[in-house]
Amino acid sequence: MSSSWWQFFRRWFESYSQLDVIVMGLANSGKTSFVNAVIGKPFSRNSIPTFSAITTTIYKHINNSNYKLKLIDLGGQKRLLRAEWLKYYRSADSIKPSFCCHNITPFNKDIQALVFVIDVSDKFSLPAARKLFREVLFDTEADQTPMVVIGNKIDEVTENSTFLGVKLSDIQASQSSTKNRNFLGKFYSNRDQIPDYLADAQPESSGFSIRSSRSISSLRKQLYGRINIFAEFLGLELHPDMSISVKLDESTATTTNASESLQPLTRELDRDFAIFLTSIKEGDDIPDIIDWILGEMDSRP
Ligand SMILES: Nc1nc2c(ncn2[C@@H]2O[C@H](COP(=O)(O)OP(=O)(O)OP(=O)(O)O)[C@@H](O)[C@H]2O)c(=O)[nH]1
Ligand SMILES: [Mg+2]
Repeated sequence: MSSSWWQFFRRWFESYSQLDVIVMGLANSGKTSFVNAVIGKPFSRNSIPTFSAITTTIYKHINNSNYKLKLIDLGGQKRLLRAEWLKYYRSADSIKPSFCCHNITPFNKDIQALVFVIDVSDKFSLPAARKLFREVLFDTEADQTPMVVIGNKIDEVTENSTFLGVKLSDIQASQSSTKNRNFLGKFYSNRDQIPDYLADAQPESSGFSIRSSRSISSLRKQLYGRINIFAEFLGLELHPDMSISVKLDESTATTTNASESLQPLTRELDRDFAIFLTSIKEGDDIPDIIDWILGEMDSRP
């Protein structure tokens, strides 16, 4: 290759900002489906469990900027995820865990974002998902690593079922929805101005179906209702000023007065954080999730 061609390619590659993102969560939560959706592969019901870390690189050109996004799908199988994920997160160099693997791709030690996927339709795995989520949250807190939590598979949550233990009929009241997926909130982030975002949201185009007589503020309430339930389940508190606090270990709850209910201790979450309740299968929110992650890169020095 002539040197001018080489220089051209070098410049082209160097114009890309690289962003390494770990995608994690329990087995069967939808991590590989998420990565596939990002690269435009069709959704598959019969996806094969991932037994090693798989890196997928995509190039995005958004707002006159070039991005090289590396998604590292850490298989959710127990032996990999629980024992090894921190090594991936912290490792300086390529790590080849003891149990395998020739197909692990070395990656940059600087993980710039975490995507944590939870299957909200599977009540049996939810306690373990919550536990792992909180371990990851605390383990990465000091680095202030931006984090996106995806509450996945809302298409499986039907109107007659409960959502994280709450009867949907109690939270959606008179909302009219034509499709199951329409009744769950989309997105909360302590970085973006969500109240404005929701106020501006066009219910029909953003996947929500409401009676035209219903006001945006009641839509907003419903959205927050569902996001709040999910946040509460995760041990988080969402505040109107967009800050988020994390409830510390419930066992440390204290009471000052016998008549007061138990108040868990809380601490403000000092990192960019977003929650999506969505269906990766439907795929509608995938561009928003990627935008949020890339927006994170833009806002960093
Ligand atoms: N209904 C529904 N099913 C989904 C959705 N996302 C993923 N699935 C299904 O959930 C199953 C597991 O999806 P995967 O993406 O393989 O899960 P994973 O987290 O990569 O699992 P491991 O590789 O074992 O850690 C597959 O059958 C998917 O088709 C969704 O939004 N809705
Ligand atoms: Mg997988």
